[in-house]
Amino acid sequence: MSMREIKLCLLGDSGVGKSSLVVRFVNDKFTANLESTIGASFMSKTLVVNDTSYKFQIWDTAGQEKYRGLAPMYYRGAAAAIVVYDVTREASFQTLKDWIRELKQYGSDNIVLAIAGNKCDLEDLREVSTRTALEYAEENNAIFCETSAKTAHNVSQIFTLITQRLPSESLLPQSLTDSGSIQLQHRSSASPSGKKNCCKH
Ligand SMILES: Nc1nc2c(ncn2[C@@H]2O[C@H](COP(=O)(O)OP(=O)(O)OP(=O)(O)O)[C@@H](O)[C@H]2O)c(=O)[nH]1
Repeated sequence: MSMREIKLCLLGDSGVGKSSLVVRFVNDKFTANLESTIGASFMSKTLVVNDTSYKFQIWDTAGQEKYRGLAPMYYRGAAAAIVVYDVTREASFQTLKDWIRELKQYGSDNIVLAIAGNKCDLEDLREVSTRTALEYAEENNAIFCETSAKTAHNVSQIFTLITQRLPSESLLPQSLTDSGSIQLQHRSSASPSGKKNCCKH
């Protein structure tokens, strides 16, 4: 079995459930009332997909505005980013758009972008429609899943979809792929069929 190490970071507004998604993925647990993250936190988890072992090095960033300037340290050199919004909070979807714009401008050239519309268990409180978010994800060539850290809906699926989109360069040792500097090139906006990049909602 081959082994790949994947640096991944999570970004998004405070309270959207980034830490809860990581804890669900890594420990398969949910805690109502997690403390807000300070700075960032790190966890690692290995996922086996099609006879390849993917070791995710997960950087969970703090969503509060005061930590915003730290984010480049975590997304720089990342092979993938999951940008999270809360389906019950429209403002968090606007913040997500800011993060996607920033990642496209300053993230690695071939970074895999994934969008998670979290808290989809709270259907009665929904403010962001699936259709709006799916269209936005397709325009931006991003994977899209509605997730629930509470029920585990689509949580491991989003990581599996990411493994399927990784370019072959991510298989090289980090020292060869991470230039250590912020890259400014624009990414191709060519968008393959969005369907296979989406979780079932
Ligand atoms: N109902 C529901 N609540 C959730 C879900 N995910 C997270 N929460 C709750 O939302 C709150 C915020 O979750 P966190 O995981 O701390 O959010 P965060 O994005 O890491 O926040 P920061 O660390 O401040 O950036 C907590 O009270 C969680 O229990 C979910 O899928 N469903």
